[in-house]
Amino acid sequence: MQAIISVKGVGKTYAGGFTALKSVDLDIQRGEIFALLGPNGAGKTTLISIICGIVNPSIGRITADGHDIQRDFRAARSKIGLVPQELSTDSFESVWATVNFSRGLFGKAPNPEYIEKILRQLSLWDKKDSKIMALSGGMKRRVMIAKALSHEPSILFLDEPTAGVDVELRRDMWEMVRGLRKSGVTVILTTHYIEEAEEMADRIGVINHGELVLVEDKHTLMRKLGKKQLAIQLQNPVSTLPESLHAFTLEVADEGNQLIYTFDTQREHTGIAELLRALNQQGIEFKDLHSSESSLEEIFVNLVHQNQNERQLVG
Ligand SMILES: Nc1ncnc2c1ncn2[C@@H]1O[C@H](COP(=O)(O)OP(=O)(O)OP(=O)(O)O)[C@@H](O)[C@H]1O
Repeated sequence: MQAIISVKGVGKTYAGGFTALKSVDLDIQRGEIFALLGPNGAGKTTLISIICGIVNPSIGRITADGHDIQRDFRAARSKIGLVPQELSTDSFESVWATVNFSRGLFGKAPNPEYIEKILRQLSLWDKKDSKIMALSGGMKRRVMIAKALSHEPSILFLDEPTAGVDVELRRDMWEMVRGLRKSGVTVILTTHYIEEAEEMADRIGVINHGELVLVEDKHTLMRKLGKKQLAIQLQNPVSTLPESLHAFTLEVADEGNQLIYTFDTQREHTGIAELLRALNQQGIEFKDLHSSESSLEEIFVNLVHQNQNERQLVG
């Protein structure tokens, strides 16, 4: 299947000489939700801004829905809706006027039925005549999304869509983004909330120091890089581990009342049976077992640290 967005060898060095992106290659598939994760200053907004034609790349080539974003800017841009990080909607205009105006900017003929549909989808219909400055922050954010969708784009970029939004609204947003995907829109979002990526994304890209360090299907990523842990609650505390247990990746926790066994989720053989047998042989009794899987957050932090360490070794 042809990618809806194709990024090839894209780099950006800003006027002051700072390189924010180094040769990024990325394909976004039609109809997916793609989450771009990375620490502050990693280059997420730079990459999005380049794809949306707001920032010029220093090198590389991008197509959006088949159009080169530099040579064929208008056609490419008309396929894209962008919800920027900062809200810039403190206007005296009504919701209805603002969203229709945005559509007009793309040279599209008025289509009140379509605008009504998106306002309803975003639970903004009963606010259509309200002045934007009188709306709550969450509603303003929805207006930004309505504006971005006003010209019927096939690709929607959401830069930090739920920053500073309360939990309930965040869940509403997620629901709404899923609805958009169902209607055929491809969604690319950046986020600092790993939970958001874990909840929403089909695929995840991790960007760090201007490099795309990983792109992976979310479930594959969690399976590949995730670790499982087994917490063993002991009957009686231990101070040190006997020699025969040194072969296991065990940690003593909770002042000797707990052993934590970490194992690889990819390995078919977990080693749990051997460990329990070895504990038995040593006369170490346990009263409870509890297993847990590492979250995307742990995987992400590990990845970013690993990348940092590698950089230090090279540098
Ligand atoms: N116009 C500019 N001129 C010079 N440097 C810039 C410019 N815009 C961004 N940068 C730098 O490029 C780097 C990447 O910034 P960018 O905004 O893309 O990061 P980000 O991953 O979106 O960060 P955040 O999560 O904080 O939004 C940062 O170090 C930033 O200071």
